[in-house]
Amino acid sequence: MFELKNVRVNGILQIEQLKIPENQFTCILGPSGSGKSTLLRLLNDLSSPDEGEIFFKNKLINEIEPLQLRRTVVMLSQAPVIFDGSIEDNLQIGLTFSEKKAAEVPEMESMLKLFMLDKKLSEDAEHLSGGEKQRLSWARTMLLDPEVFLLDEPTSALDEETARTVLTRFYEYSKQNAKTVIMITHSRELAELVSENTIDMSQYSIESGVG
Ligand SMILES: Nc1ncnc2c1ncn2[C@@H]1O[C@H](COP(=O)(O)OP(=O)(O)OP(=O)(O)O)[C@@H](O)[C@H]1O
Repeated sequence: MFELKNVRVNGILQIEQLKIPENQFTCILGPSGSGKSTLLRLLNDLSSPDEGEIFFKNKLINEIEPLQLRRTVVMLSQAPVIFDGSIEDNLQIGLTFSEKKAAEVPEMESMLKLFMLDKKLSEDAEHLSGGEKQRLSWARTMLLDPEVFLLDEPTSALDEETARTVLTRFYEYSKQNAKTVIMITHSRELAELVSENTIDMSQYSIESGVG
């Protein structure tokens, strides 16, 4: 689904060739600072390489209309993004931005259940804990129903048990709906739980200052 050829991000990444398959759950592992988030940002054109080519479905990524690309390839950033308003407002806002039909109440409620959020839709999102905000942001991306999920450490603020449960449920959803998922994680254990394809960043990382 994605192919990178001779990609270089100065001082950070050097990737001769990398293919990321469609409809699979790919995990990106590697030490802090090895360029995991940088790679993820290349995949929805949030940043561009200094050299090389990136293809999405055999098309050069920088020739795809950015809005179109980012509706198909959705990024969940490391820090949760929470807007002023209720939990419901926070779930609907992604759909509003994407000019999609609003979600029905039962759909939103089942999303809260899937993400183990024992909250009412009317509650103020600002009062949620860090881990709850992380799950709410994740639920918002799920309502967008993209083809590809780019997840940057989506379980970093969750305890081990919650992380395992939520990730297993998300994995099942991704299989049932033929989604492509590319997830950064520091946890080998979580990667083993869901990964069908693993990218080890240490082979692509340039030592700081060398590039
Ligand atoms: N816009 C930027 N300009 C310059 N350097 C950057 C930029 N973004 C990231 N870097 C540097 O590139 C390196 C890789 O950063 P990146 O965030 O991709 O690593 P990471 O593997 O995701 O790290 P972590 O696991 O700590 O989140 C780091 O040394 C970082 O300081």
